Amino acid sequence: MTARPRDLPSAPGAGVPALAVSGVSHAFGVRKALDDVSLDVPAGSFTALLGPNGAGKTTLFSLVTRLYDNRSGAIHVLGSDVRRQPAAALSRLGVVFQARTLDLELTVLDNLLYHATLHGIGFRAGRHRALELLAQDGIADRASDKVRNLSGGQMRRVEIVRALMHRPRLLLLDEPTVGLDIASRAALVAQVRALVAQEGIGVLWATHIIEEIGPGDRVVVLHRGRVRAEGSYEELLARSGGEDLSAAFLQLVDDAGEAAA
Ligand SMILES: Nc1ncnc2c1ncn2[C@@H]1O[C@H](COP(=O)(O)OP(=O)(O)OP(=O)(O)O)[C@@H](O)[C@H]1O
Repeated sequence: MTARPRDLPSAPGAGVPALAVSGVSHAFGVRKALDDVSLDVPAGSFTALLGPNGAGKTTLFSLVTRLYDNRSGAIHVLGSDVRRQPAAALSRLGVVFQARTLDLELTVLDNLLYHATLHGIGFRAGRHRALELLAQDGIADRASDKVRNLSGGQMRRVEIVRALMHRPRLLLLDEPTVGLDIASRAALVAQVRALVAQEGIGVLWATHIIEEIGPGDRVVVLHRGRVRAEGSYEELLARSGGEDLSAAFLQLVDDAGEAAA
């Protein structure tokens, strides 16, 4: 059973979703990558964005992070419109991209401090925050090591720590476990679930690996640029009448079945 966030003091804007996407479409030339996509990531939820290759997951992340401009629909981060209030929206957002983006020649700590500086966090406060997060994650002993000398799983954990340096309330992770072995994958999922439970942060976890999703999670199924289903893990199972999420997922992305229907 997935842990739920413990009671947190209600903050201004409590009840506002960490992420709200409404009616968003995006095309690359004639190819439609996203078609009228709407979804929510409630604060304090682990929401899996489940979709096969080419579903549109990375395109959606690129729109939320403003790499691409959303010309249709609206995207709000903690109530701030990413188009009209980009500074407010992006300052509350942490991102772990699919491609690795740490500087391999810098130490773990220097990578974190560099990111802190970009967010206007002073050296002392940045160092304190970095060491605190590394300790929470059990990798404080690697702070002075060059990133080049870490394993793939440790690099990913450092990237998550980096994404948390400025205390975001929404964390986006784009297929973060790609290339990791089973144990590292499980450790990474556990690290992020702990954040949801302890800090009430909203998480959008893009993946095509069904085993990463568990009871208590929210699931959004994306396929060929469209949301095929959204709800709790349990609701998706009940809807499909299946015993496991794999069967439910295969039904939802079955184009042949859809065409026949
Ligand atoms: N820059 C681009 N130019 C043209 N087409 C693109 C571009 N980026 C993505 N696409 C297309 O948009 C669709 C969605 O791609 P996207 O990368 O968002 O999917 P994804 O769900 O992240 O896939 P994956 O799991 O393989 O990373 C695909 O058909 C892809 O080929």
